[in-house]
Amino acid sequence: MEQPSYTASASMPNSAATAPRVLPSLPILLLCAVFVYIASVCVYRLRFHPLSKYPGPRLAAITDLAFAYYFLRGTAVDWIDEQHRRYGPIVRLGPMRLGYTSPEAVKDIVGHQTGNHKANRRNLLFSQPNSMFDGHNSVFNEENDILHRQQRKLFTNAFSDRALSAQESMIQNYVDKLVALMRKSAGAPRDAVKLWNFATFDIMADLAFGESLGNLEGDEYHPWVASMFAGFKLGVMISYLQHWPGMSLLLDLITPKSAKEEAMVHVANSNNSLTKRLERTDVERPDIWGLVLEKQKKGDAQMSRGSMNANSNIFMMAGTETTATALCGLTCLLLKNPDKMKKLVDEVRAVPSKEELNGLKMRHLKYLGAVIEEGLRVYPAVPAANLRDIAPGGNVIMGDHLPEKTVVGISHWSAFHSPLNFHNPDAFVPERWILDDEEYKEYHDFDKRHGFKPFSDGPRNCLGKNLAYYELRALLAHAVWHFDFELCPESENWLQGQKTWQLWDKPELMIRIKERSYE
Ligand code: HEM
Repeated sequence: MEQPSYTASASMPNSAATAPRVLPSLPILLLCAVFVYIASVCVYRLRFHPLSKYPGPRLAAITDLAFAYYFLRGTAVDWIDEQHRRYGPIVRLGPMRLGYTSPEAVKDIVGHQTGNHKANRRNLLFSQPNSMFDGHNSVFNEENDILHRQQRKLFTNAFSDRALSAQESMIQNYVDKLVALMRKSAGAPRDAVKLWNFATFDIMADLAFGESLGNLEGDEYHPWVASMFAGFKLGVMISYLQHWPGMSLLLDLITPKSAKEEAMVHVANSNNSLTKRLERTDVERPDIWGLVLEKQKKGDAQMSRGSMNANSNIFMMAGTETTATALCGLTCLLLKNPDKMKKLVDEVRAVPSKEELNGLKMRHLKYLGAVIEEGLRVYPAVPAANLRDIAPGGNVIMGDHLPEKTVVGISHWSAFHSPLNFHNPDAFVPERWILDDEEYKEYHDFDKRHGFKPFSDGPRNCLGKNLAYYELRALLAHAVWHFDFELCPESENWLQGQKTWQLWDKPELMIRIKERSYE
């Protein structure tokens, strides 16, 4: 039998002989090109990238989507902690991002410029866009080092210990209002998150604008505060997502109108309160804006009204919720550790009268100070990292030269809970901060206290650190001087499983307040 011929020329018509069908179509070619591109980016990031020598999850080395996924779910702090436990004190958390927990990294990452070590820039991944303030920056999101320094200089007096002493009676007024509200609430379960927030928001509004928000007196959130809480989580997510290519437009389309309005309520409220404050000439107390205006008059750098608005806005966020969060953590930790609570109560109640429990006295209460440090360690009010972009030209971090624009940071939660940094890191042991307590020598010898910076460090550290410590001491000491507290059963596990969107997303913390017993 004759065999069929398979040669094109012998058996196929001419058109088939050219066989155009075997050539891939354009979409397939494009797909292949995309695949080759992605594959080479992956290989480059995993093998040849300057950060490829650092350990970490492979997916994170390839794409920032890994972090984005956990961030949007509110579990980024846990995810980062897991990576540090698995890979050690330096972990690659993104193609251009490294996370650290070593105390030695603090100065290199957030410290001042020294010799040939440059100061790194604040990373603005989670900052509000300055378009909300017509392009003006606050001290928080001012990237330019010189302009940032000028703004900080204008605020130094306002946040100094001297200015705080002059505010003591104003702050005491709110401490008394808190005590009155606690007394009124005695017996019934109360949400401590609200109580502490009422106090810190009232104090900050008075410090910044010379007016109370009336949270403590009204026993409810002022609508301004309520709108801040309503918009915070979404605001942080939007701030982060807007850095992704093409996302700004999409976010603008999908963000509910009500959320945009909430954000603008906060902006409008702080602008209006500032206008009212600036129009007043009768303010005798040296409040924040009074001291800034005074400095401006002396010829120190000037601050635009737009930047004043942006700063007022940031004070009402950074200077309120953080301190209240620290107080919530302290409340829960003390109630779960009755032996530590007893030591605190004994120390504070040894002060014979509430009048004597003043700023100076509280500074010298050793156990109170130790409790606050330990609370900030076990439940840091800012649990995430304060990110920095490596300075132009690159910079050396822990002996290694990193390329510019590498994003670096120290996750407070991971650094403060690392067994490499603290002995028995998850336990609440205020005595670790009392160095003459011989019983805890093991802690004193082991703990790497120099790396503990809950307010960060360097030129962009927390501007309100003194104020925060003052408020923490005054509110906590007066509360325990007056009352006994009990944790309600539903809040037994309050510290567990909390989500974070840069700050903690705190559930209610239910406590019972009782007049103190005078045994
Ligand atoms: C327990 C309470 C507080 C904690 C734990 C805390 C912590 C922090 C941290 C970690 C930073 C970031 C620093 C960095 O990026 O390196 C910061 C910045 C800042 N905080 Fe606080 N803070 C607290 C209370 C306050 C208060 C009461 C104010 C008062 C207004 C305040 C105002 C600010 C400002 C303005 C910045 C930006 C400073 C700058 O960029 O120059 N904070 N804070």
